[in-house]
Amino acid sequence: MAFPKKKLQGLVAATITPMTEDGEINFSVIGQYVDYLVKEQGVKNIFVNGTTGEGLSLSVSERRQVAEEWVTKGKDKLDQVIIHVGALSLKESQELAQHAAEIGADGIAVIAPFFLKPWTKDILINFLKEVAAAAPALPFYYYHIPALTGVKIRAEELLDGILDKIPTFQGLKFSDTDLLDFGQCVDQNRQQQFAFLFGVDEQLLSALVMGATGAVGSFVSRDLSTLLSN
Ligand SMILES: CC(=O)N[C@@H]([C@@H](O)[C@H](O)[C@H](O)CO)[C@@H](O)CC(=O)C(=O)O
Repeated sequence: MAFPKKKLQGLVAATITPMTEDGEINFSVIGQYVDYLVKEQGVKNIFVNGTTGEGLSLSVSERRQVAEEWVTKGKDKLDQVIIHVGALSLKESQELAQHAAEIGADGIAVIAPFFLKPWTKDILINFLKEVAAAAPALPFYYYHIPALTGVKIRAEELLDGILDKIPTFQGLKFSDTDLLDFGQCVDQNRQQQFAFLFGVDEQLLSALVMGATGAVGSFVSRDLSTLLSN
């Protein structure tokens, strides 16, 4: 996929990972899932292996297979497939990023490492930079979700000068209720054309007022999709 490409905007569905009753991934329904999103809900962008998809509870091998299946089944139907490749291990994260590029995904997203946590912006940026560098042709999104990672570095602080460190940076997936931080991210980066994707469904309307360019959510519907495409 060539970079830069079309900006990611509007409604992005955070997909669940379908499982069988015995705890295996149910690959057989992913094709139907794509059709359901596109035809029934009017959604053509997806976010795979994120929180809703329980990516961090899957093995690396499972994450690779899930990503591949969504890209394959979404071909010529979906506009963009973004793969969450965050992991505690930098090497695993890089492997997943590289894999996302190889299978033709449209972008990657990464959360902050959440066990031994980065305690400064520079440490976090250095981690993200190393992952982004493993897929230099893919748009990169930072997935800010402090309630789950415990990494409280404000997104606004992180974005300051980010393109100097991560040239493929394309936007922010902001899953936090701190609307002041979100508003400052939007306000202070107006020149950059970043995607500002809001991730707390309950506060989406407020975030749209503040300049969100789209949303990544577990709740999707045709009405929401229409609202966000206007
Ligand atoms: C923590 C979480 O799962 N957040 C959801 C929301 O859609 C969330 O389910 C919703 O706001 C309900 O609380 C999305 O932001 C999920 C998401 O983007 C993801 O799966 O990565």
